[in-house]
Amino acid sequence: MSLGLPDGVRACLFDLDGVLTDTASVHAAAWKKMFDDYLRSRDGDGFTPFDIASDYPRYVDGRRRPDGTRAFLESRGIHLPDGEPDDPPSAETVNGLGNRKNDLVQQVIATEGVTVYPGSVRYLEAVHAAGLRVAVVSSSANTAQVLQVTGLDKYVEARVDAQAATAAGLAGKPAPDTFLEGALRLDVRPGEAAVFEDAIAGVQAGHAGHFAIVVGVDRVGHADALREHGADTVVTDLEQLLETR
Ligand SMILES: O=P(O)(O)OC[C@H]1O[C@@H](O)[C@H](O)[C@@H](O)[C@@H]1O
Repeated sequence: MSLGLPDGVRACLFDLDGVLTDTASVHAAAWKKMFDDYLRSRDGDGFTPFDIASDYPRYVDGRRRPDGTRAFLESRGIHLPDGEPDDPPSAETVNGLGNRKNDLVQQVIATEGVTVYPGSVRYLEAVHAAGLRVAVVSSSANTAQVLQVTGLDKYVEARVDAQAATAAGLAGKPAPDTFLEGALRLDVRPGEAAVFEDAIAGVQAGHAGHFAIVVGVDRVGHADALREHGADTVVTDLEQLLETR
């Protein structure tokens, strides 16, 4: 079966949230609730809410949690100290606010579970059958848990998540470093690897890393923006790649 990828591709580097699992919307909703509660506490009921359509892709989607928290707050002229990664959710720091948001994400995962895109599973099966290697490259610190609760971990040979990136001192997306690390861990050159991403910061990272192809995955109607920021092709579901040739 054709995978819709250039000849010579030996490995696939998948983003997780929004590419393999329907969790980008969970993150977006949690960001909105956390930021809106925080902005209301600062500015009262006249606060300007976090806009999922514009603020989410521009400041937080695809980025590590503290990077996204900081970038959005700065867009509103709010400068908070970073604090420490284990700051309690009550702390008025970048990490404290990020941890408030993570509590909301964890609550949804625990109560509602995680939905996997069926087309992505079919694509993973085809990739596996074709003998290509697979890494997941995600900015989320919840990557291991999401892969495990969904059973997707059986397809994944290498995982570069927020913890791995921090431990290795790698710059987060939109820098290409985490995708390059994924290729390295699978023992392939960037020109032999395909990147799959739904976030603007993610396609920028793929483009900057000079991979064989950057596949943009458009779940929210932003195909043009994905192309403008580095996607070589855009699909609305990975299964479409199986039908391209
Ligand atoms: O808060 P987490 O689970 O570490 O995730 C950080 C980010 O991970 C990315 O994968 C998502 O696109 C973002 O929406 C999310 O905020």
